[in-house]
Amino acid sequence: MLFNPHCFDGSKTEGERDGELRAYQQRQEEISKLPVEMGWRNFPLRLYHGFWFHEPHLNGVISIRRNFCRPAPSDLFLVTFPKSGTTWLKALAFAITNRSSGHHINSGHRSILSRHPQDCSPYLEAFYAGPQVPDLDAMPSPRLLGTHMPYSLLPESLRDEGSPSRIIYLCREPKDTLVSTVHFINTMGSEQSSIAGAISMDQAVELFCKGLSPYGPVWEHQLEYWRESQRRPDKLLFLKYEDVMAEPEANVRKLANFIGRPFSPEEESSGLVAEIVELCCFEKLSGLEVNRTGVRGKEIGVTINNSSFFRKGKVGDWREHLLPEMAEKVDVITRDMLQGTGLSHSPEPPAPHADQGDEMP
Ligand SMILES: Nc1ncnc2c1ncn2[C@@H]1O[C@H](COP(=O)(O)OS(=O)(=O)O)[C@@H](OP(=O)(O)O)[C@H]1O
Repeated sequence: MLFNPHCFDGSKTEGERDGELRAYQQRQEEISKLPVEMGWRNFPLRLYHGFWFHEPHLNGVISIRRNFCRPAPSDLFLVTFPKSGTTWLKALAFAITNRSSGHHINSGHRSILSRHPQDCSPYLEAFYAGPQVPDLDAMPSPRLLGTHMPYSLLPESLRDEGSPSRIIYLCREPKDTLVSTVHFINTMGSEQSSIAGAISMDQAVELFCKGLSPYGPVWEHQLEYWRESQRRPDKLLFLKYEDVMAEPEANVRKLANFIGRPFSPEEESSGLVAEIVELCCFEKLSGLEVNRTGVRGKEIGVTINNSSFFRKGKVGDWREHLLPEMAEKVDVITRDMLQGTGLSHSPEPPAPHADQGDEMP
């Protein structure tokens, strides 16, 4: 793993490693007995405590629940439903936490220019997907830990009232998430002969609406974090992709305050907030060599181009891909599921941000 090879530095005894291997095999067996559905492109999805998972991710989820026990006060969990802006959130959180106390963009920030945002914070499920349990104590503080796990499946030590760690959840409008997932999954390579060619938008809408997508159903996922953010706003910050896009500076300040690293008057007057927004914006990140080349995904048995994490980065792109009846189908469920919860997704994309110009459909 790029960001911290020491997490797997082999300091365990042979006995400990054997024990981890046995536990891994038991998890595999457990997973093989769970309800299964052929999901997107025939990647099998397993039902675990009300949510659907790809098998390697699920092994990671179960391992995290059993093996992650020591959240630290400085830990920041960066949580999303897949294809909701994880890459962006990782870049922003990294840039905010790695600034030194000077007023300008410094080398801490600049390292985002030479590493993929996905390497700024481990994707925990992939990190825990194999037999070897990583040693997260080897990571420098503050640890930025990325996950797509539903709130109810997070380790108890993290959900506990007394947990010292903080969680940031980035939520995205379901139709944009759906469209983003279709494109992403269709670019994935797999050596499994059973994996089918591209999934059509039609099939994807059917599956998504039944909750049958990785980590789905999306509505329950969002609601679990929404409710917890209402209950414990000091511990869980709930952001929306569309709001960050519309008001990036205000949301970067919100993030910095929540993280406990508010911008000083000097940093404010030097324009640092705008610099961080600029550094992490879609146009900047998607153009970097490190994000345009290379692949990842080996630990979960697939090939994913680093560039696949950057497609359009727009609000309302679903309009280009969903027929009105497909959009309506998702909207009806969204309205039903969110009714009376206080959480909503605006039916129309918010007014474009000045520098998005007329690109919004
Ligand atoms: N910097 C920045 N700003 C705004 N939007 C961005 C940014 N980086 C990535 N993206 C868009 O986020 C979508 C990918 O989602 P994730 O990063 O959550 O993917 S993953 O779940 O981690 O695989 C995917 O959305 P779509 O373009 O709609 O497919 C990316 O383009």
